Amino acid sequence: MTEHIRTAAPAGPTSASDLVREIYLAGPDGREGQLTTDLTALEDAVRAVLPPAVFGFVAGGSGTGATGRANRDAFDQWRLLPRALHGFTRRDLTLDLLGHRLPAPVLLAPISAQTAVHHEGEIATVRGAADVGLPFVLSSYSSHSLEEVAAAAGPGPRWFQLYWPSDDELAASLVRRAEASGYTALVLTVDNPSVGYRPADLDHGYLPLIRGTGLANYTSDPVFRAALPPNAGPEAVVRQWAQVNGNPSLTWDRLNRLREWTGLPLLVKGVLHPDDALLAVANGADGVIVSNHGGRQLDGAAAALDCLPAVRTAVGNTFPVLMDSGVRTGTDVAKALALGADAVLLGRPYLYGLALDGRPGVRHVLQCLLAELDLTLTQIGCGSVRSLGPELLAPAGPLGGC
Ligand SMILES: Cc1cc2nc3c(=O)[nH]c(=O)nc-3n(C[C@H](O)[C@H](O)[C@H](O)COP(=O)(O)O)c2cc1C
Ligand SMILES: O=C(O)C(=O)c1ccccc1
Repeated sequence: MTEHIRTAAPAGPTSASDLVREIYLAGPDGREGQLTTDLTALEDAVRAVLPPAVFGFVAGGSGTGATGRANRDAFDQWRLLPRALHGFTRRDLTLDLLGHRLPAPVLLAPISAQTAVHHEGEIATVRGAADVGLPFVLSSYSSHSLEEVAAAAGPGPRWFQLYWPSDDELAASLVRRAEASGYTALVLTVDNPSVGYRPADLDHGYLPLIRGTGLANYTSDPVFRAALPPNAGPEAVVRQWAQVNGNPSLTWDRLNRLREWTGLPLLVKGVLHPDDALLAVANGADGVIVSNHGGRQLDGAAAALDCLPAVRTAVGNTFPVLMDSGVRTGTDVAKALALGADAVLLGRPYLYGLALDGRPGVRHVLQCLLAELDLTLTQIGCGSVRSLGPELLAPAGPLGGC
C-alpha cells in the first residue's frame, strides 16, 4: 500500500536563522513555486486546490463557526511584552515530555482520513514530522494502518489517538497494536461523543469515513474483521464501523480499563473545564490536552486558549498540559506556553501543507512555525521555551504600568 510513496531526503534548514538566511540568499527566483511562509494564508491556497466538499470538511467548523473564530480571537487578545537588551545569544526550544526530549514544544494533532487531501496521506505527514523531529499523533481514523505509518516513520516519534469504540475488545486491540508498533503515548479524545453539527459537511453530504476513507485501522484489525460478515464489501465495512464508532456511555472511571491494556502514558484530549482536568488527574491520566477540536464539535464552546490558565491552575505546575485549537504562528505558540501550556498541537496548518505539497509541504509548515517561535524568543528576550511566563504577556489595550 505504501510502495508509491517517495522517500525524499530530508532537506532544508535546521534552525530559524538557517531558514531565513536560505530564503533571502535564494532570492525571488528561489521562491518560485514554493509555499508561502505566512501560515495564516495557507487556507486560501488550499481552497483553490481541494474539491469543495473536502475543503469544507477540513476547514469547516460546527454550527455558526463561533468557536473557531473565538480560538483565533483569544490569541489576538493577548499582546507580547518584549524585554530589551537581554543578552541571550542562544535559544533553547527543547522540552522533556513524558520521558522523551522533543526538539520543540510542538506536536502534530491527530487528523482523520488524510488521503482525502493528498494521496500519500499520513505516510507523508509522519515523514514530514520526522524530518523536523516532532511527534505525529496518528488518528484512530487514519487512511493508512498504524503499522504502515509506524514503518514509514522510522525512528520518528509518534503517538496514537484513540476514539474509544463501543466494543472494548476492539479498543484493547487498537491500543495493543499501537504499543507494539512503537507509539509512545496514547491520546484519548473525549470531546467527540458524537460528531459535531457541521453545516458544510451536511450541505455536501460528505464525511470521508462514510466513503470508506480513514478506516485502515479497522479493516486491518483482527477483532474488527472477525465481526464482519464473510466477503464483506466496502459498504459492510462502513456499516460495521458506524456500529462501533462513538461511545457516549463512556465515563471517567473507565480510564482504568486502558491501564489494563497498556503501560503507555495516557493523555486526555478535549478538556476545557478545570473540573474535567481534575477528573483526568484523579483517574490516572498522565496529561491533558486543552482543546475544543479546532471548533468542530460544540459550537459556542469556549476558546481553548481562554480555558488554559484555569486548567493549569487546577492541575498544578508539574502536570503535563498541552493545548490546541487556533495555533497558527510561532507567536501563538509562545502565547500558549506563557499561559501555562507545556506544548501545543498544530492542526489544520500542517494538513494544508500536506494538501499543497505532501511531505515537503508538512516539513515547510513545521519549519516556518519553529523559525518564528525561535525568532519570537529572541525578540521577546527569553532564553528557553520553558521560561516563557505570563509576565511576557498583556491584554490588548492601554497598559497601566507599561
Ligand atoms: C479535518 C480534521 C480532522 C480531525 N480529526 C481528528 C481526529 O480524528 N481525532 C482527534 O482527536 N481530533 C481530530 N481533529 C481535531 C485536531 O486534533 C485538533 O484538535 C484541531 O485541529 C486543532 O485545531 P486547529 O485545526 O485550529 O489547529 C481533526 C481536525 C480536523 C481539522
Ligand atoms: O473530523 C473530525 O474532527 C473527527 O474527528 C471526526 C470524528 C468522527 C467522524 C468523522 C470525523
